[in-house]
Amino acid sequence: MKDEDFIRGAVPMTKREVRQIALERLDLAQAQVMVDVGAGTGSVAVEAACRYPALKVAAIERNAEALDLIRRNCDKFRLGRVQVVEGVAPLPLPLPFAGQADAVFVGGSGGNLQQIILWAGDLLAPGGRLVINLILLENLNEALKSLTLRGFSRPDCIQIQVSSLARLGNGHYFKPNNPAFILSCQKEKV
Ligand SMILES: C[S@@+](CC[C@H](N)C(=O)[O-])C[C@H]1O[C@@H](n2cnc3c(N)ncnc32)[C@H](O)[C@@H]1O
Repeated sequence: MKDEDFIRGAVPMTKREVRQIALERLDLAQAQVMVDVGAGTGSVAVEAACRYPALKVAAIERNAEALDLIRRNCDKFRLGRVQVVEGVAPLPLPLPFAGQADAVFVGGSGGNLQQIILWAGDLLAPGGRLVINLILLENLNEALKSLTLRGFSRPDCIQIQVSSLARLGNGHYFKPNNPAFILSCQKEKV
């Protein structure tokens, strides 16, 4: 989906190319349950639910404007399967999200990254995927340490920086987006 497909406000959104890679890493083709933490505009939750009609999604968000955007984007795409959860993660989730999630995406953590990673380990079923989108080096470092602590196997990380053609005066240039880290790993199968 294009970024312009989503209703947007002042809330930062995971951009199209990063979203595509994150969704590929979440490996949702056979998934039934996904949790989007720090869902922002809801772009990741909404695109996942649009691609996979059987997928149940919980979209957790703490910010009032973002919650409104998520709800409006869900209405736009007629997605009753996305459950919008208001609050600060980590927080208790009902079944089937607790302990049975196939995939957890973290797009925002607000200083709770370590706690969110430990909690994601409880949400995920064995073999479930955890994908974390990060901007700060310090957060990448903290995430790697927490993944080891929680026993996630073989974390993989890429750094992506996308620039897109844009007008500048009478010409064109490549307007850069922020570089992002996409960290992904799997909970051990038992
Ligand atoms: C970069 S934005 C997420 C972008 C989102 N993936 C999208 O495509 O729109 C980060 C979001 O995480 C939310 N957030 C940060 N920490 C949070 C927490 N601990 N619990 C819930 N939401 C959180 C922020 O309010 C913000 O809307």
